[in-house]
Amino acid sequence: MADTAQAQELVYLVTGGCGFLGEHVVRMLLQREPRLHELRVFDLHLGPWLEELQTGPVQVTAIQGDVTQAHEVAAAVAGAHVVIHTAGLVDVFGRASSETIHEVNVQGTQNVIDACVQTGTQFLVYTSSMEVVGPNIKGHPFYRGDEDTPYEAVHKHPYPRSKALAEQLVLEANGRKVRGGRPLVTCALRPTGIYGEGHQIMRDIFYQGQRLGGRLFRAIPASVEHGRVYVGNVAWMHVLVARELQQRGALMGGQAYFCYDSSPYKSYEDFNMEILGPCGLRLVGTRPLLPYWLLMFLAVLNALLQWLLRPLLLYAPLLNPYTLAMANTTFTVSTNKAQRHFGYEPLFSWEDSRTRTIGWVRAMDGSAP
Ligand SMILES: NC(=O)C1=CN([C@@H]2O[C@H](COP(=O)(O)OP(=O)(O)OC[C@H]3O[C@@H](n4cnc5c(N)ncnc54)[C@H](O)[C@@H]3O)[C@@H](O)[C@H]2O)C=CC1
Ligand SMILES: C[C@@H](CO)CCC[C@@H](C)[C@H]1CC[C@H]2[C@@H]3[C@H](O)CC4=CC(=O)CC[C@]4(C)[C@H]3CC[C@]12C
Repeated sequence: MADTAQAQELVYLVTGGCGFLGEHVVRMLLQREPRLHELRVFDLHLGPWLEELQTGPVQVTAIQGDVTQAHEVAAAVAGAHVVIHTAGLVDVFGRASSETIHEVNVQGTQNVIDACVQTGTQFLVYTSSMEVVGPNIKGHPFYRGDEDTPYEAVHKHPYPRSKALAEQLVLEANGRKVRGGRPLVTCALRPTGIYGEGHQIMRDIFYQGQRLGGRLFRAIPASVEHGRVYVGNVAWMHVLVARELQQRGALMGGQAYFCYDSSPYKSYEDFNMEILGPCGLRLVGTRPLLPYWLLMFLAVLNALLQWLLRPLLLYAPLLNPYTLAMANTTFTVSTNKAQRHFGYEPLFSWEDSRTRTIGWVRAMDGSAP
């Protein structure tokens, strides 16, 4: 818990604070932000685990609310010094309509910005995504790139399009005068694929492997590198950015930073096996078992089935044309911008990150739905 010797005066708001990343940000703030007086956790669905946080020195205020409702956002933001906006609709599987994704990710973010301006909150950290850059639908590799690497970003899918628009809104809002006359200071963090305790897709793939008798079948060439970053390090980066933005606004305001750590560069499937291998799963094949054209055919079939079945049920498998293209395109980051601008070093080594995630997966063993 926070070091109570320092003055506890700050009020933070975390939107989406009960999500996969949001929960880690909330817990990290309580451990590593000694100046915290009140932590507001805003989410559409509040988690029962919030109850156990009420006993510490920091006042934890749970707020059930919707970022698409401007008045609910303004009420939550009023009086906060810092807003960390992680709430979002993460959907690349066709579960939600493109209108809903836009409403939550873009209009929701605009509501957060407006609330900061109206109520006088000066610091805003936005959880963006690597997807605001790529991979693009043309399959161009982004190999160990940084924030300045030129890349043709083409956003056809509603999720990356919404994240790119929202990031632009946040960065362009930097410098706007908030109530009281001070300038708004904003920045955006762009995680690559996050993994760690609570990661829903890792959970789904683990259960899928168990159902298949402890096997997964290789679908992606091992040579395609996919950027991954541990959730604890992404949370730590949010805490550090929020703190340093208050001191180094001139340098950091209006900037975007990739989230990175020492997780190895591997294909999506080979990376998952670093975790799932020690949990009893095996990846069959050194090359994809099916040719790409056949996988794409299956992916298109899935998309068609989704459309046909929509009036009856929600069919949203992992494989669709977009996820196949994502998994098949190299996208890895190599940068030290966060280290240069605000002294970021990963809090968790790759070994720690892996061990923690393996421990979480092993604890799920035997509880498959
Ligand atoms: N999971 C990943 O690999 C990556 C995620 N991100 C971003 O990180 C953020 C968090 O993502 P995750 O934790 O993975 O997703 P998540 O789905 O676990 O968490 C999102 C949270 O936002 C809340 N939320 C959704 N709609 C809301 C609304 N209308 N009003 C209030 N709260 C709402 C959800 O209830 C949930 O608790 C998102 O902005 C996402 O775009 C970025 C890069 C990678
Ligand atoms: C074809 C399958 C055979 O095993 C593998 C399908 C894997 C996909 C479900 C994932 C591959 C890449 C992932 C995305 C990527 O990590 C970047 C992301 C960033 C975000 O902001 C949100 C999550 C995601 C879109 C992530 C989603 C899952 C994949 C598409």
